[in-house]
Amino acid sequence: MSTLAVSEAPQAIQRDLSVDVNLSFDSFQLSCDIRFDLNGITGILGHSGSGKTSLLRVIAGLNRDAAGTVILKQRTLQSDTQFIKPEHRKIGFVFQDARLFPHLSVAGNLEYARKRCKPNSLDANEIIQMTQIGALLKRDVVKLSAGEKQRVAIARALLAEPELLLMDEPLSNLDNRARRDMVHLLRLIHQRLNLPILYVSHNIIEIQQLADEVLVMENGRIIQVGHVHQVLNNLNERMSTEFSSPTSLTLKVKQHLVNFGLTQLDFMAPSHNQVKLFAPLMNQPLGQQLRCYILADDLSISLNKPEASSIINCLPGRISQLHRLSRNGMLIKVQVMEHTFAINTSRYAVELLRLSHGTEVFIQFQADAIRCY
Ligand SMILES: Nc1ncnc2c1ncn2[C@@H]1O[C@H](COP(=O)(O)OP(=O)(O)OP(=O)(O)O)[C@@H](O)[C@H]1O
Repeated sequence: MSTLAVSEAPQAIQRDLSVDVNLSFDSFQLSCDIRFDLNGITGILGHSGSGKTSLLRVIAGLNRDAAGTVILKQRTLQSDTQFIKPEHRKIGFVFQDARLFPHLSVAGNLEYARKRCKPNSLDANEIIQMTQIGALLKRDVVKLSAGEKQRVAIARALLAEPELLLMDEPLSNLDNRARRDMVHLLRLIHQRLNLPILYVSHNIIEIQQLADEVLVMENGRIIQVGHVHQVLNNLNERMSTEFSSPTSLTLKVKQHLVNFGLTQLDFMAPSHNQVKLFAPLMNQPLGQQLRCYILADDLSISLNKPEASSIINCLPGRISQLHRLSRNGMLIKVQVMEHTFAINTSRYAVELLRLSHGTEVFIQFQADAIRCY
């Protein structure tokens, strides 16, 4: 007999963040209704003008005109009858430009955040050390580099001890190296502080490297939500064109072939141990899981198994989708077990090899096509 009495019917599941809002501008309507758990870093991807910033601003309480409900960890921040001001929402916001107080030093900017959060439970020195701004404390913020300003902005946001951190294109003013460093920093922040982050970016690789879950926005609506691999590997045609979608994978370090300068990686599922993938030698411990990506231009397709090829990685699969990207360019999706690989090729090659939905193929790529930060 079931132990669940009728009166014990399951309650509506409470999620960490519920957003059911509408916001209208002259020629734009934001309309989002979403509930999800804030377990990690949630990426928000979408074309320019799709409403990403507007969504963050509504969650932060920066758009008083927005109608609807926002609930964070069972605290109602906004409803038909109440509106909690941004400064009382326990939500941090890091913008594309650092927006530091120009008349205050770095230490003064941090102190400002500290004063607004009493009592403090975070150790300020730990935040300063983690964001590597100890040497900057006395500096004038207007004379800092873009990367330094962003690290101070992040430290300032953390010192206010938010329950949720919103980041809107925080790395877009940085060069590639500073961007990579910041991706490592954001991972560290997330691991050490267990702080949920909503992260907006145009840069699909940043999202791929950081986010666990991804929301995709189009025309003011959320059109896709899911695990990063699932969402990025299944972006719709329009998104694939704009973001030249990479294949997104989690791979595990199997062994280092030091003499050959290679590291062997495995797909995560144990049943796939027979598939060997090789990447350039990396300084990672055995068993480490890596968030990897492969650019669609770095893969090629063959109908027969290339027996004598210098291209080291070869996987059998089946074509699941073909999209015309441009006059002469095609994007092909190949299913390899449960993984979807995206390959850019030419319309000429598709016709020459008579590729179509269901064709069995081999995909090939060099070791250095497997990338991670
Ligand atoms: N205060 C405003 N008044 C009028 N229209 C606005 C306002 N703020 C945003 N919009 C419009 O709302 C739409 C969505 O803007 P939003 O900044 O949210 O998009 P986005 O996806 O963040 O874009 P981007 O990636 O370019 O930053 C745009 O068409 C924008 O012009």
